[in-house]
Amino acid sequence: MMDLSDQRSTVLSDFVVVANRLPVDLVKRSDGTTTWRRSPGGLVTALEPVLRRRNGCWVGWPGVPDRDVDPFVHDGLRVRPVRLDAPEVEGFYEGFSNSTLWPLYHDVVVKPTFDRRWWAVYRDVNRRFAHAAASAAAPGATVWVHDYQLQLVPQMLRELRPDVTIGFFLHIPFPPVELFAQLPWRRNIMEGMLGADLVGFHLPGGAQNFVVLARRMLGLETAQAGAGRGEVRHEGRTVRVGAFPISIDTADMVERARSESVRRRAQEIRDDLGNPDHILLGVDRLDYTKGIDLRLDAVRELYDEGRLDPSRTVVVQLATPSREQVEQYALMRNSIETQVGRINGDHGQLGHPTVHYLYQPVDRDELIALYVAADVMLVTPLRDGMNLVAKEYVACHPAHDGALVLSEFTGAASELRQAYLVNPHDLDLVKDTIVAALEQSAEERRTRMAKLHTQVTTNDVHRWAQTFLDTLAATSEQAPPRGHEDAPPAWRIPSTAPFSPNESRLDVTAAGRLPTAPPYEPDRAPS
Ligand SMILES: Nc1nc2c(ncn2[C@@H]2O[C@H](COP(=O)(O)OP(=O)(O)O)[C@@H](O)[C@H]2O)c(=O)[nH]1
Ligand SMILES: O=P(O)(O)OC[C@H]1O[C@H](O[C@H]2O[C@H](CO)[C@@H](O)[C@H](O)[C@H]2O)[C@H](O)[C@@H](O)[C@@H]1O
Repeated sequence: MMDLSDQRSTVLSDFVVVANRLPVDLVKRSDGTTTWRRSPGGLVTALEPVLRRRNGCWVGWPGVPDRDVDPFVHDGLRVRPVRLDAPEVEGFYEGFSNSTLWPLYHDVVVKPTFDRRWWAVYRDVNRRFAHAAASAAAPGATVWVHDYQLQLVPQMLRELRPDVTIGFFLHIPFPPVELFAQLPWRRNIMEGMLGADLVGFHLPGGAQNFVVLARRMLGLETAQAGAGRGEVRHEGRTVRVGAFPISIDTADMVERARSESVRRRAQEIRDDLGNPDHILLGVDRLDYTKGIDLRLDAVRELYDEGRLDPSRTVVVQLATPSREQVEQYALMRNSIETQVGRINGDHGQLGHPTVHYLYQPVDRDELIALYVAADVMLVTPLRDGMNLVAKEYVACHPAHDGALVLSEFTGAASELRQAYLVNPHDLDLVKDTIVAALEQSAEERRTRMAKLHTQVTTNDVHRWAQTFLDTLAATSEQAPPRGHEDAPPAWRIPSTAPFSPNESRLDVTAAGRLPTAPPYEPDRAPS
């Protein structure tokens, strides 16, 4: 157990969030001075309003190597930076996190690299985060650890601070057994996560994969309670497991989307684009999981075939720079920019490109104005833990106009069932669905959008955090999982040995075509 007596000079917090990313990145201006800029990605979007409400402290990396930054308050948020040296950024962030775990957990859409040196750095950096969290937490505090970069932190933190309650939430998909089993350090990762009192996933499928692995691979006693809830007995403790689909600060989004300034800007955007009949919009970090290339293929063919008229329908693709030092990201950027160039070469006119492409972040209100201006939102990832962009677009259309084309392989698809759902690998289906989203009656689109809007309004990020933290609080009282207080002991499943990766293959059904077949749910928990 860590001695807290030397921590008296620093403020200790009852609620600590630990994530690789701080809400802000340290960036260098052209004159050599530095400033703080909002960090990319949905984790920050989601956690920022949560922490703001709870007056906690955020432990994370400031986004640049080799910088010692003292704890500070940024825009009302208490922040504790963790230093990473350049070789650590390479081995921990670009390497193990984003070239091993990220592709492995996203269905191996590119081949993961298994490098023993990266693993050693990952472990060391996780230990540093655990120490930073241990130093920030008040006696008996709640510490909420986030995401795949920090899967060893719960166990390490428990060793340092057995007095704190530890939650862990994974923001990306948790893979099925046969994929996870490829990882040479699979036991260490599982044991790391099992250091938490509650392990959360977006979807029941991820929660169930985790429980199955704990039983089959580690031989632990587990219990499954349906709807993605379960328990694992580990080192004399009960670790709860559950599905908690993340969301957005919907009320804030709706308010901004309704503001006079954003609506004016949305109209200006339309004017700047030449007042087309239709604006199709994509907003993504430039990541190979996001399916930007697939959607560009679809729109190119639609223009080529004359099913879309380039003088009446334009595409805006906002691609936020991401993980630029990782080779696959650089390759993807090149290929996307080649695709954009080709479409514009074939179908654009002087002063009127068909695809308006930005490789730069824009400020929040500009992004919201783009959402408001867009007639159809294209969200076509090959795999995505949740995808907050889809929910943000829906929130920005409180009058129920607009249409959302959404990949079945996003977490969001399991909630946004009235979107125009597509299998992004099925190019003809994507094309037909884009056309359907443009051509279906306004009434049909409005009905869909109204239901989607109710979904994101009811299930916002505050509800997500409250549900997770309430469940976490209940675990420290050693209560049985919520809703299963009376469950008979029969749902406890004893461990089975030996481990075989093939035993729990997901039952994969063919994707259905819109609009007749019910949409496939890749993340439905295996039975
Ligand atoms: N302000 C701003 N936010 C952006 C930009 N591009 C993406 N985002 C935000 O980044 C988040 C992306 O989250 P998500 O769709 O879950 O995907 P992720 O990037 O994999 O986390 C959303 O909240 C977007 O609004 C941008 O250019 N500017
Ligand atoms: O920190 P980066 O390497 O720049 O990447 C940005 C974030 O990307 C991932 O976001 C995920 O979290 C979202 C919110 O739960 C979810 O909607 C999305 O599907 C995920 O991809 C990553 O998980 C974060 O750790 C990164 O900060």
